[in-house]
Amino acid sequence: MIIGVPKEIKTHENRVSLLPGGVLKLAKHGHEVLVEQGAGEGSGFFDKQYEDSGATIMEDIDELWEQSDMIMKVKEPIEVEYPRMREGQIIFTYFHFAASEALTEAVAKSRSIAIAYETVEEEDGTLPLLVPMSEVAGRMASQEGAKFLEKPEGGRGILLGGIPGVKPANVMVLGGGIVGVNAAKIAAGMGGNVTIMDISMPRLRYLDDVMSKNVDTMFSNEANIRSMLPHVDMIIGAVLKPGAKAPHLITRDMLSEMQKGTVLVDVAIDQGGCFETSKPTTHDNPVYKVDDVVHYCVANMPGAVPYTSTLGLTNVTLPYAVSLANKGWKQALKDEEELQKGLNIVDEKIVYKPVAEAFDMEYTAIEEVL
Ligand SMILES: NC(=O)C1=CN([C@@H]2O[C@H](COP(=O)(O)OP(=O)(O)OC[C@H]3O[C@@H](n4cnc5c(N)ncnc54)[C@H](O)[C@@H]3O)[C@@H](O)[C@H]2O)C=CC1
Ligand SMILES: CC(=O)C(=O)O
Ligand SMILES: [Mg+2]
Repeated sequence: MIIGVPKEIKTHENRVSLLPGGVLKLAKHGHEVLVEQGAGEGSGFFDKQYEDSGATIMEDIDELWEQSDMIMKVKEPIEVEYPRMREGQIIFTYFHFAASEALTEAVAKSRSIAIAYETVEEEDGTLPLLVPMSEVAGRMASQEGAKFLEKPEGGRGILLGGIPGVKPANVMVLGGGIVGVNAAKIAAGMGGNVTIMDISMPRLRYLDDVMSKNVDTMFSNEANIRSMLPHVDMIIGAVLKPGAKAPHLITRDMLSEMQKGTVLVDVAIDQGGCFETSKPTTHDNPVYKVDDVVHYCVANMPGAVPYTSTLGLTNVTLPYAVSLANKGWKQALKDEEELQKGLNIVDEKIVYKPVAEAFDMEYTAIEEVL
């Protein structure tokens, strides 16, 4: 199989989908890898290393897409990439379809085979290709939030950890999954007073056991969320219903109950966001204010720490890429149930229910296409 690795073109997206070591592995299995010139540079991996591992460096990106049986990316295709997708081509990347009807339509129209990192799912519900990036984004969420709490950045001007004699900031984390727990760890480590909210009691029990003393748990419902708003300094949005549009847990009217300069970090923005007033931002211009409340809504947070993120991501994606390349997509999906959950769109058919539901589109059961 010919595997293509384009350079990411989203704003400040410096990750790359495959390392030189991954090229070596795929080449050993008899596959050919095309890497766009400079694709790994942002993460610290250079053309020469890819070439030495057996890749062909391509200058012409259209040619790379044209020749590749499988495209491996990091972020969802963006508009200039839409016309490059083609019938029968496997595209293995993050898609987050439920956040974009335009992308969903474009991928369907291309008749390509879209296997989404974020919905590959193990039997116990773990999302193995999302976990490492959620770990990065969760840890970053508290770090970024702390920065935007500074007055010159638009925040309230409270130091997250406080000082002796002055109380620390109150941090509310909505969703106690991978993002939530990592955000809470960093915020608590910096001395913040953290409350994690979730709707899963087993998860809250687990968090109560393992988190430090300055982390409380609270059941997530509207009344409990509202009760926190007048005292909270930072809210981190970290909920997920896999593949689906995020629920709006903070509505517009709730902003008026918050203190001026409160910081909202909506990590769930890639699934549409869990605050009603969220809209995607980029690392170039990450924040905006609504009613004096700071919103940070960067949809590719891990892109800002590409060294860590690329290594973390490729650790987990490579084995699946090898399977897809060795067996072809149909056989690989038949053999590996977790990979089967990654299939969202194939040959114009939406086979992942929450995506079809997000846009009222026709849903086709996966058995019909395998
Ligand atoms: N912006 C970015 O750069 C990145 C965003 N993400 C996104 O962050 C989000 C969270 O991801 P993970 O932590 O990996 O998911 P996860 O599945 O590990 O955790 C989600 C948690 O939300 C909880 N939840 C669901 N509904 C809730 C509600 N109404 N109230 C409170 N909790 C609720 C679930 O019980 C679960 O514990 C996803 O949308 C993911 O795509 C992940 C990485 C990077
Ligand atoms: C998960 C995701 O959206 C990211 O890593 O950018
Ligand atoms: Mg994202």
